[in-house]
Amino acid sequence: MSKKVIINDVTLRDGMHAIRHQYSTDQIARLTRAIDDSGADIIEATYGDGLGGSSIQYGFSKESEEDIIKTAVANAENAKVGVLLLPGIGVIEHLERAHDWGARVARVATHCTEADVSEQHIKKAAELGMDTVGFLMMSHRTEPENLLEEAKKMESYGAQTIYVVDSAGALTMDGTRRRVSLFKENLNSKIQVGFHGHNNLSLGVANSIAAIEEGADRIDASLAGMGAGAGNTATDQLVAVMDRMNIDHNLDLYKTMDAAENLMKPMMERPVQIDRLSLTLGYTGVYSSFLLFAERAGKEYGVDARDILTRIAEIGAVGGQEDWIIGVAQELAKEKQLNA
Ligand SMILES: C[C@H](O)CC(=O)C(=O)O
Ligand SMILES: [Mn+2]
Repeated sequence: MSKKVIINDVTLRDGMHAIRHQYSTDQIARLTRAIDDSGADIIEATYGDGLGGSSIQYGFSKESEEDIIKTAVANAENAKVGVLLLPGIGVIEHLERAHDWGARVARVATHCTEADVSEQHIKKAAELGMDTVGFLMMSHRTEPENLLEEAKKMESYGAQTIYVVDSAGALTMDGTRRRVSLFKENLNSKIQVGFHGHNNLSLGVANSIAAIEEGADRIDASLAGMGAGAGNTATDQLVAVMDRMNIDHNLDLYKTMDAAENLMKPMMERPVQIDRLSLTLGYTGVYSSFLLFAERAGKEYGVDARDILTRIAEIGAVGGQEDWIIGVAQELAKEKQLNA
C-alpha cells in the first residue's frame, strides 16, 4: 500500500480512563516525549471524556486541563497535539482555550446518531484553523447507512476527517469494513476517514487493519493499548503488523515497543487487558469507559459486574450516563435479595 497511514496516539487521552484521569504532569511529559520520538503524527492530550470532563460525574483529574495540554505541547517536538471535545461536556470556550495553549487538532465527538450537536464546535474548530475531526462514537449502535448520513452532516459543518469509533470494542471486521468503505465511497474524496478501536473482543489490530484495507487514512492507537476497557489498538502491535504487511507509516517499531514496555506498562494501575469484564463490554456492546465504574459498583453492591454491564446494554446507556450504573447495581442487588 502506497499511502502513509497517519497515527493518532490516544495514550494520554483514552489512557486517562484507565488511570482514573490521574496522570501527573511528569508522566504526561515522559509519555509525550517517548510517543513523539517514536514517530506518532498526532498526540491527543485531554481528560478521558474530553475538554471540560473533569467533574463529579466522571471524576476529577489530577492535573488541570491547562497543565495537561501545555505539558504535551511543550514536550512534543514533531507531533501535533490534539484535543477531544464532546459538545455539552465541553463548550466553545474550552476549544478556544485549548487552541491558545497550543492544541492544533480538534476532535468533536458525538453519539453515532447525534452528529447535529457538533455543528457549532466543528465550525469553530475550522475557523480557528485547527485540523478538524468528527468522531462518531458507539458506531456499532447504528447501521452503516445511518452512520454515513451522520458523517455527511459532519462533513457539511466543515470536518476534514471523520472517524468510525468503536467505543465498545464491539465491531467485528465485517462491520468495520462496511462502515469505513461506505465513508470512503460516499464522502468527498478530500475527507480523510479514521478508525478508533477498542480491544475488548481482541480485534483492535484486526479491525484497524481492516479499516486500512478499506482506505482509512488515520488510525488511533496507544502504547500497550493504554485506554478504556481492554484498551485501544496497541501501537506496538499495530506497527509490527503494518511492517509485516508493508503498510507505510512514520513509526519506529523498537521505539514503540520500548515505550510500551519500559514506560507505559509500569504506570498502569489495573492491567489493561482482556478479562471477563472487558470482554463483556465488547460482547454486550457497552461503552468501554464504563468498565471501572461497573467494577466498583459490583463490589459495593455485591453483584456480578457482568450483570450490571449486560443490563446497561439492554437499556441502551450511552456515554454521559455513568450514573445509571449505580442505579442498575442497586436494582440487581434488590432482585438478588428477593430471590434469596
Ligand atoms: C469520550 C470517549 O472516551 C471517546 C472515545 O474514545 C470512545 O468513544 O471510544
Ligand atoms: Mn475510545
